[in-house]
Amino acid sequence: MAPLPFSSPPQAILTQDELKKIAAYKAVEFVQSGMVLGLGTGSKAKHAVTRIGELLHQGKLTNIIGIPTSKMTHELASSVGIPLSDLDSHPIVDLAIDGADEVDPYMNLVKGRGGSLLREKMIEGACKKFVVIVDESKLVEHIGGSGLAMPVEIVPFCWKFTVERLRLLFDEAGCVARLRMDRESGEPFVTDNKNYIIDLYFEQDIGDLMVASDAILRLPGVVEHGMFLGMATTLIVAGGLGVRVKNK
Ligand SMILES: O=C[C@H](O)[C@H](O)[C@H](O)COP(=O)(O)O
Repeated sequence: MAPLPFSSPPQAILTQDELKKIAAYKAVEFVQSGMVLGLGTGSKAKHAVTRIGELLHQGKLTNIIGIPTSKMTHELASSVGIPLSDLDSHPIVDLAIDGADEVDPYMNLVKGRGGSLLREKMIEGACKKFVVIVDESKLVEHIGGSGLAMPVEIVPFCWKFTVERLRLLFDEAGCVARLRMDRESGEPFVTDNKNYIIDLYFEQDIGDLMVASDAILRLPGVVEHGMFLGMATTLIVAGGLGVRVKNK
């Protein structure tokens, strides 16, 4: 009998977390010594922050300054030895690395499902290069069309009034607006900035994103929303077939 042809070794099946780690490590390849870095928040950013800490420890990166986008990232970055600062002292950020909850084909993002969006938007808006890490499940055709939450950060003062104003704004898109609750305490979820989060859910497309963004930001009581439009410069997508990098 003729010998069987060699087959390539079976590909190891990677867990979601391993995929996230691979993508995060890829993002960290953009980091150079001497940079001021925006440090994102969430499961993917966590791997990137930890990796930067490792490279500093090994002397492969030096003279890095990190600007954390949340209290959680501040704690993690301190624990892995990244020297930290803020936008007041370092208003220009060389590079930021962060995850996202949705990404459309134009690299517009939804962020904030983990509760961090205001500090992320301030810091990532101040950076020269913004590298976003996602897995394939986060890729969407239309922002806001996934049926999942579009977070909006609002002041707690008369929050019910603001919720209704937000809902009415997108009435034609079948919007449902809900105050986010903290699962553990059963109380409203409070952001690092002591605000509340309203999650918007749409039945239909919300149309022009810039128009939607301006309309949300014009409402008194709104602090910021989770649409990050035109901000990402590089997208790293982790999937079953490996890691893809897309530049703007
Ligand atoms: O509020 C959370 C942040 O915007 C996160 O960056 C975003 O939710 C993505 O998080 P993850 O990397 O855990 O999917």
